[in-house]
Amino acid sequence: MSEPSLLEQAAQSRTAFDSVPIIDLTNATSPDPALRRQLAAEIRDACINVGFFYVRNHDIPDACFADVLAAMKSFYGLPIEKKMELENKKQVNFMGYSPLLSGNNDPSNSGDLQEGFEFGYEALENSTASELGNTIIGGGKNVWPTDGLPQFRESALKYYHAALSVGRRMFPLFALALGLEENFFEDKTRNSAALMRLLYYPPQTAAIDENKVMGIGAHTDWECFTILWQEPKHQALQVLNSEKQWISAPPIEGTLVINLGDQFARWTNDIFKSTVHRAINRNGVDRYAIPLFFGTDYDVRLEPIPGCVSAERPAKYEVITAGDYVQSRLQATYGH
Ligand SMILES: O=C(O)CCC(=O)C(=O)O
Ligand SMILES: [Fe+2]
Repeated sequence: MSEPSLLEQAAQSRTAFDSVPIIDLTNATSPDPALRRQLAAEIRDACINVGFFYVRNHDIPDACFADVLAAMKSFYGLPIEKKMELENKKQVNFMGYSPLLSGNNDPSNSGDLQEGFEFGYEALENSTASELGNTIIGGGKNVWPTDGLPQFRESALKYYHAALSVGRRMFPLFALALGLEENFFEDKTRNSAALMRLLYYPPQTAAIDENKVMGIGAHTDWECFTILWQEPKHQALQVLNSEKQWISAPPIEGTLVINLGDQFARWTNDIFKSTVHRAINRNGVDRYAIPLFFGTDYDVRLEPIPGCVSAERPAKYEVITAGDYVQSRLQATYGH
């Protein structure tokens, strides 16, 4: 029997999931195309039904996570005046530090209870920050803390490059999952439109109205997909299923979370799900998390992929470029 088409599979999707699937990436670069296709079929299932999955055997060593976590703890422990020297609003490209409550992902909330530090592609070996691979607003460079935190830039960039390599392994698998040539995204992702945010969530106490302030309010991500590292042990991330139930996505040892964003929803006419999620840190202790957002190059038009549109499923989105889309979301969320 031949495989069901994307549209057939989408028509039978099971979006009332009660957990997030775990996928083993061992065969991502297998020389055997049948094994790569098998893995892509698992990914396709997760993308159609959930929009979120964990990956294990991603090949990032534990020490890499430990180093970036230590760097985050020392940065967020600095006095607020020190951190504000790197405030993102002072940079042309909005890289750098964002203080508590400066962003608001859910317009019905009053702000996100998180601090962030954002940066984009930069070669590790450069002693001074190079031009970023792909920024929407004004180009420019990363900013880094200097005095007192000599390891920060190196630890952050080492993890960035490790996660970037996981992301580059994912694009051919997503292409296969969509029934496309494995290299479909190659000429659309030349400029590493990948932004990383180092996130710190203070413990949230009962006094804060749960419906008005979240660590990060309910939202979808804007790019193709996100690779998320969560600090072990602290449950905070929740994913919304089609029954409007919040499903916990706790950190699972040895895994990263991958979730799809709006660019993939647009490419696929919502066959791949850009699923709503939020995080709230009620653990009584600090929590750290690191998303890396992977988009296409900003001049790429988000046109529905063949096989995702039919008479019963007409195109839902107007075609715009990835850059225009991300820009409009940035403006709405952070006022940039
Ligand atoms: O902190 C988390 O677990 C989620 C972060 C997130 O969803 C985001 O930054 O887009
Ligand atoms: Fe997110």
